[in-house]
Amino acid sequence: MQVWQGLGAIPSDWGPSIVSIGVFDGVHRGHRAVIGRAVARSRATHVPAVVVTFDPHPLEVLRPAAAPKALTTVAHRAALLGDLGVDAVCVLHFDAELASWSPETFVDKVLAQALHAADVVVGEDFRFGHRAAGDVRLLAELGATRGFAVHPVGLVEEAGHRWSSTFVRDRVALGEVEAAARALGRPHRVEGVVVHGDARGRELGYPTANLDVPARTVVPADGVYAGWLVRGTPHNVSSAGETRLPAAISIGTNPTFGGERRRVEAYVLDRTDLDLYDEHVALDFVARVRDTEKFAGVDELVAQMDRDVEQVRTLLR
Ligand SMILES: Cc1cc2nc3c(=O)[nH]c(=O)nc-3n(C[C@H](O)[C@H](O)[C@H](O)COP(=O)(O)O)c2cc1C
Ligand SMILES: Nc1ncnc2c1ncn2[C@@H]1O[C@H](COP(=O)(O)OP(=O)(O)O)[C@@H](O)[C@H]1O
Repeated sequence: MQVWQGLGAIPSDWGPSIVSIGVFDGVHRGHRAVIGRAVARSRATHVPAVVVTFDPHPLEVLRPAAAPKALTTVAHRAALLGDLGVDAVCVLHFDAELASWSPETFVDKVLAQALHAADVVVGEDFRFGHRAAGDVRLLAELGATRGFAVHPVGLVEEAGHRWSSTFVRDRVALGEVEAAARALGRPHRVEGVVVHGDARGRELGYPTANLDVPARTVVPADGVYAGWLVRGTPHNVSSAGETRLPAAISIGTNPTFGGERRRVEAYVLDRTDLDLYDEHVALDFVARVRDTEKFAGVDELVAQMDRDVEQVRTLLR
């Protein structure tokens, strides 16, 4: 798969494309339905599937106060799209200029001139162009004179919940990582570089990798979780090359020690030999184990951590 930063990065001899457009933050099951349609069409017609996405999230430019935190980094999004069979991802830098393009300008510059769109696959609620003036109907009208067909995809629901990035963000923020995983079709992931903590973990018998998590990341509620520490990210072509290690994850201020900063840390089960400092790693959240507690002392905390680790082992089996 190819990743293009901006329209200028598209090869000059690029031919026709099946195009899908959206932020696709999370690449959740609703997004997968849209991308799946584009990839199926691509396989049937032998025309490559291209996803056009935006970075930063358009709301960060249009209404910063209302901008959501991100479920996925751009590199992770691209890798997930690659896993779905997309041939190329074009990342458009969303800024005031792009936001000012009328629906016609957007269609001409991006779909017609840059990508030679043959088919455009979007969610039925897709909006585009200045002040979100364009909808699926206008897109189809513009396509009729520019040689592309529009395929709207119905929104996916289950048990009354529409799969949406907002739904997933809310579940993660409440610590409901199992519900988030069902909507995503995989565990929610938090990424960061491993930094030094308080050098206490080894003494407790549980060294933990402390992640420096970028602001604007959707971090699960304080608590203890079962999950995976993933090495070999970022990658932005596919998830191939990742290795997963079983982990007991703690999020919280470590109240037993009167900590103030919120930590995101993970103990890799049965390992003491790892050196993860300065490495970019990911944590995949599989299940919630319990709330964070303030223990009377170190012995009580360690006794509970022993039980946590056994529970994590069972949950990941
Ligand atoms: C599985 C697990 C459960 C934890 N549970 C708690 C807890 O309930 N309360 C708490 O204060 N700290 C908890 N911690 C965090 C420890 O206090 C922390 O890992 C320890 O202080 C080491 O910190 P350091 O990595 O900064 O050296 C937990 C850590 C792990 C790995
Ligand atoms: N099983 C393990 N899980 C996580 N980190 C480990 C493990 N074994 C060794 N390490 C290393 O030890 C470091 C954590 O040691 P620790 O004593 O908790 O100190 P600090 O939290 O101050 O970094 C991790 O960043 C990692 O490099």
